[in-house]
Amino acid sequence: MRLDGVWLRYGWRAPWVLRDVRVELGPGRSAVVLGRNGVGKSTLLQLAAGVLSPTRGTVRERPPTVGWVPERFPANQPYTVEQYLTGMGRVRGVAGPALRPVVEGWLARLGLTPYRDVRLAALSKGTAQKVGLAQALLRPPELLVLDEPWEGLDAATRELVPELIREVRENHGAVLVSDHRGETVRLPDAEQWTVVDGTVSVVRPATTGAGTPGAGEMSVVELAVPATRVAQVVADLRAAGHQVLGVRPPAPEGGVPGPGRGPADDSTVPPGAGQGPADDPVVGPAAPGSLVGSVDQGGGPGEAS
Ligand SMILES: Nc1ncnc2c1ncn2[C@@H]1O[C@H](COP(=O)(O)OP(=O)(O)OP(=O)(O)O)[C@@H](O)[C@H]1O
Repeated sequence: MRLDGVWLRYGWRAPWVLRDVRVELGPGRSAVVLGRNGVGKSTLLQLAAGVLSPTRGTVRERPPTVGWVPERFPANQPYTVEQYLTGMGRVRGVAGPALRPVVEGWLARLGLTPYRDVRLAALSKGTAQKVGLAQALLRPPELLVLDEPWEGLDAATRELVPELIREVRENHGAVLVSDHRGETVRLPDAEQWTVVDGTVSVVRPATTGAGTPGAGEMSVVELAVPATRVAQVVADLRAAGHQVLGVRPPAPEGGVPGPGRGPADDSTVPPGAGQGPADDPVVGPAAPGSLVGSVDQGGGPGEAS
């Protein structure tokens, strides 16, 4: 799938959201779309999925089977979960006797079996998101596009998302995913597509990411930031290509991290230190927090994150 000189704006006199975007994603590959709120991540994903058409330029080689999971599942439909998935399975060409086991399989895997007879409109946001995931996977997608797939999901299903992505890739599908929660730290081998001012820059995993083969030595840097700015600082660091490993709650006395976490005036700690939160990053606590990020060892003082 390739976006070839794609421009998009939402109206004749509206500002351009995306300008001359040129990106491609081949079979078996994955990319994470990063950037500030409102910069155009969802727009890019919708173009890739075929939900939106470019104002100028072309989307080429989009495969026939696309799984699209929007940020908010449109639950205002008069079907039960089972009726909806069965209908979507038919739409996607899962025919005859194969359809029932496929639907049953996804109901079970995503913990939806108890909700099979519940109408979509009565589901919680998280359960509706799971139905959104299931419908996209009824037929193995050649391109899976996930807009903030972790939003509203329970912990068990959040853990499942990287596994589902890996399965699609192993099946030679491509995966495009946006994320502002920091969950994509679980996808270390994905490309990073960063949207800034309407353009998209691509960083391949061979040149970024802690622990990525060939990435060069990484350092871990700790920062203390005001609670109200945590989410924005995390987004800014990611947009700049840094990897945020986690966010910790404040030290008991408040303010900067306490002893054992590195003195505040010497924020560089050995590689690997402070990586505990990487397994379960929590972004945006309600109180002051400290960030743990990583930078390439070669970065100058101004690049520390
Ligand atoms: N249907 C629409 N009609 C008009 N403007 C839109 C529409 N959808 C998005 N926009 C505008 O396009 C810009 C990009 O929006 P988009 O949703 O793609 O950003 P985003 O990076 O996904 O944001 P977020 O992180 O908040 O989800 C924003 O200024 C938004 O207001």
